[in-house]
Amino acid sequence: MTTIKVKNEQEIIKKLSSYVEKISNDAIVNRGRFYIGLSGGSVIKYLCEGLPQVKTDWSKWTLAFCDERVVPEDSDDSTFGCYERMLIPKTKLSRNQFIILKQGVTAEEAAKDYTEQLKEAFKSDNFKFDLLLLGMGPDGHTCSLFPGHPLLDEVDLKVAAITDSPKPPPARITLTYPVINNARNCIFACSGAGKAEMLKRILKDKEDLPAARVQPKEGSVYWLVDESAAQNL
Ligand SMILES: O=C1O[C@H](COP(=O)(O)O)[C@@H](O)[C@H](O)[C@H]1O
Repeated sequence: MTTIKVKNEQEIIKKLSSYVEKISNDAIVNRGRFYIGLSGGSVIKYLCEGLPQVKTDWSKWTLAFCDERVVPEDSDDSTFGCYERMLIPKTKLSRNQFIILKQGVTAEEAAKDYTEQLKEAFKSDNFKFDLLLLGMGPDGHTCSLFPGHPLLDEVDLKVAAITDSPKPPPARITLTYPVINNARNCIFACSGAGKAEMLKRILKDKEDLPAARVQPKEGSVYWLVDESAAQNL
């Protein structure tokens, strides 16, 4: 686990983009394709501002979601909807490179369908992402894995439904730890004082919270934090 401290949110955006550039280009050179998992929340802004500057072969990217909300794509709560409006027009990415939640079905059906879409994208049921870009909520959640929730112990499903998310909206799908901890790289990006207390509990006090369970078996975890978020470390 590596912690990288930078000055402010703008520096987070720059650093995050340089990691994405390096990891994407390595994946493309070594394996011909780059598989990335995107998160919602604050990470959306970092990526929509930073990724358009990345030098990469966009045609080799496959983009999935670490979690997604079960809402219509034109809802402000749809993570894909945000990237569709704010990232796609600024890059050479196209909609068909994103693995998108099936619309008009229950969370359970959407999670099953998402699993099938991932199988097709990876041409295998070993979902090995080159990079997962993760956020950490002020309660320590990551993806849609919340403190004390039974999904923290899910070992069979690779993509699970949740219908009682404590953070609205309640219905979501999420990658589970067997997939998260199979990734080659995971990067958390956290900025602002609102994340300071939880960062201390996770990185200094080593409390067993959902974001702390991101420990890829053979991969790397980076915590990219700004000075305000790191004030208690
Ligand atoms: O609801 C969600 O929250 C987390 C954390 O969001 P943040 O705004 O506190 O960074 C996010 O990573 C996840 O994708 C999202 O669905």
